[in-house]
Amino acid sequence: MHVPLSNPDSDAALLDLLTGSERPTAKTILPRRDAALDPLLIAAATASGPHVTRNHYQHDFFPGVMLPQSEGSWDWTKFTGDDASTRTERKRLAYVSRQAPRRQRLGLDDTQGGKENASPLSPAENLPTSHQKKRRSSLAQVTDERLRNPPTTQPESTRSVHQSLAPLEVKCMARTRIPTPHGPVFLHIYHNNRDSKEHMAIVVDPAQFSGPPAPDAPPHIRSRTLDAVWSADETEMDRITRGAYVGRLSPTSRVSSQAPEGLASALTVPRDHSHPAQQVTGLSNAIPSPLIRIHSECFTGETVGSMRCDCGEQLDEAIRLISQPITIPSQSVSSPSKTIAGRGAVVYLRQEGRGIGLLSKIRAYNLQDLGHDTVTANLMLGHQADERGYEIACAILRDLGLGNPDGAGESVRVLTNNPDKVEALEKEGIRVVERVPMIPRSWKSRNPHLVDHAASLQVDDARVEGATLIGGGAVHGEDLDKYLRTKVLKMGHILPLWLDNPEQ
Ligand SMILES: Nc1nc2c(ncn2[C@@H]2O[C@H](COP(=O)(O)OP(=O)(O)OP(=O)(O)O)[C@@H](O)[C@H]2O)c(=O)[nH]1
Repeated sequence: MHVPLSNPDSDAALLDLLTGSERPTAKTILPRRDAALDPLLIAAATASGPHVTRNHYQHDFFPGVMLPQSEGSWDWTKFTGDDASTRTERKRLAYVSRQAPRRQRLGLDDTQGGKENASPLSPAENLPTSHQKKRRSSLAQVTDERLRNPPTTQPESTRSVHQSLAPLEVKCMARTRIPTPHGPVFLHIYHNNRDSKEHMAIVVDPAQFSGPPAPDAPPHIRSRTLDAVWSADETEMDRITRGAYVGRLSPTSRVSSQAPEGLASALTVPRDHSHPAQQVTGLSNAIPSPLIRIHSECFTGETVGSMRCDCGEQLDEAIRLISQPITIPSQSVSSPSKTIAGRGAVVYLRQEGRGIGLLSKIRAYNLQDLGHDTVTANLMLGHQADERGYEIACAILRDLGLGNPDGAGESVRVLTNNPDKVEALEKEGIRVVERVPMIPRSWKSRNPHLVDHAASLQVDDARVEGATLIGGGAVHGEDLDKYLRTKVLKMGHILPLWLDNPEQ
C-alpha cells in the first residue's frame, strides 16, 4: 500500500499555524487563538526546561496562559458563565501540581534515610526541615489520661528522625556588632542541617575590639566556621562583609580574620596552661568560665513586651549579667587585682513557645485565660509541655569554643533555672561548672532576701534609663506571677517561690 510521506495541504496549514503568517480562517483546522495546546506556549515551555519550582514539579501548562490578555492564551472569557458545563470545564483546566508540597516530600525522604538532608550547608538557603510535624489531635481528643500523665521527654517523632540523620552541623553565616544598653555584642547568625531556622548567638566579648588577646587573657569567643576560609576565591571584602574580621570595623579599619597569617588561630587559642606567661601570672586560672544562656524565642515577651511571661526580661538580664566586668582577685602580693570585660554568650534558639510555635502559643494563651496553666494548655492542644531540643545550641557553643568536651574549649557557667537545660548540655558533652540562677526582677524587688542567691555575681542592679524591653525595669502582674509559679510548681524549675508574705 502506498503511504504518502506528507500531505502538502496539511503541511501548509501546520506552517501557518506555527508561524502565524496568516490570520486563522474557517479553513484552519485548529484556529490559533483557540488551540487546546498552543504551539507557542509549548515551544516556550520546552525552552524553559522542566516544570520545576521550589515546591512542585509537573505543573499543568495552563497556569501560564490564565491571563486572558496574554498572547496565545486560552480564551477564559468563555468560562465566565455559571452553568454546570462551565464549572466542569473550569475544573478540567485547573492549575494542577502532581507533587506534594516540599515539606511533605521531606517527611517521606526522612523515612527513606533522610536523603535531602545529606546536602551541605548552603549560604543561600537553609537546609530543609528534618521531620514532618506530627498531626495534632484536636482539643476534644485530649484525654484525661494525657493530662494526668504528660509525656516529659522529647517528641518521639523528633527523636527517631534525628537518630537516622547525618551528624549535626552548624555554620555561622554572618556576624555583626550590635550596640546595646549593656554594651556592644556580636550577633551571629547560624544555619544548620537539622531545621530551616536561623538560630543565633549573641556573643559578649568586647575585649575583641582591642586586637588579639594577651597571653594571660582569656581567648576571644569566636566562631570557627565563620573564621574558616569558605572558598579559594573568597575576597577580603567577602570575609569582612560576613563578619570574619578582627578588632573594630570602621571605614579606616578593616582587617579580615585571615590576615596576617595565623591570626585566626591565635584569636581562638584556648587557655594553654603550659604557656610561659600564663604560668608566671597564673591569671588565666583565676578567670571564671564564661557565662552563657540558652534562650528560646518568645515574640510576645521580647517584641510586644507581654507581661504574661518573663522572657523579654530574661533575655535582657542575661545580656546584662554577661556584660558585667569581672574582677580577678590578686594572685600574689606583687600582682594587684585586675578587672577584665565581661564575656560569654546567649544562644538564641528559634523555638517559639517552648517549641510549639507562635500560633499554638497564642491559642494556649486563650486556654490559659479560661483558667488553665501553661502546661495544661499545651497538653490540651495536643502538644507536650515542652518540645524543645538543645542539640543545635550545643553545636553552636562548640563552634564558639565554649564547653568543648575534648578539652579544646572552655567550660561554661549556665544562666538558667531550668534543670532540663543543664542536663541537655551535659548530655551533649558541654562542661558546665556552675548553674547561675535567674531570679525574676519582680520577685527580687518584692522579696529582697532572694537577691542573696545572685550575690555571688557581684552585679550592680541599676536599670538603664530610657530603654524599654532591653534595659528596662522590673515588671509584674497577675499573669506573670501565675506563669512563674507554674514553672516552679509544675516544671521543676529551681527557683525559690515568691510569696506574698515572705514569712509564710
Ligand atoms: N507554650 C508556651 N510557651 C511559653 C509560654 N510563655 C512563654 N513561653 C515560651 O517559653 C520559652 C521560654 O523559655 P526560656 O526563656 O528559654 O526559659 P525556660 O525554659 O523557662 O528556663 P530558664 O532558662 O530558667 O528561663 C519561650 O520559647 C517562650 O516563647 C506559654 O504560656 N506557653
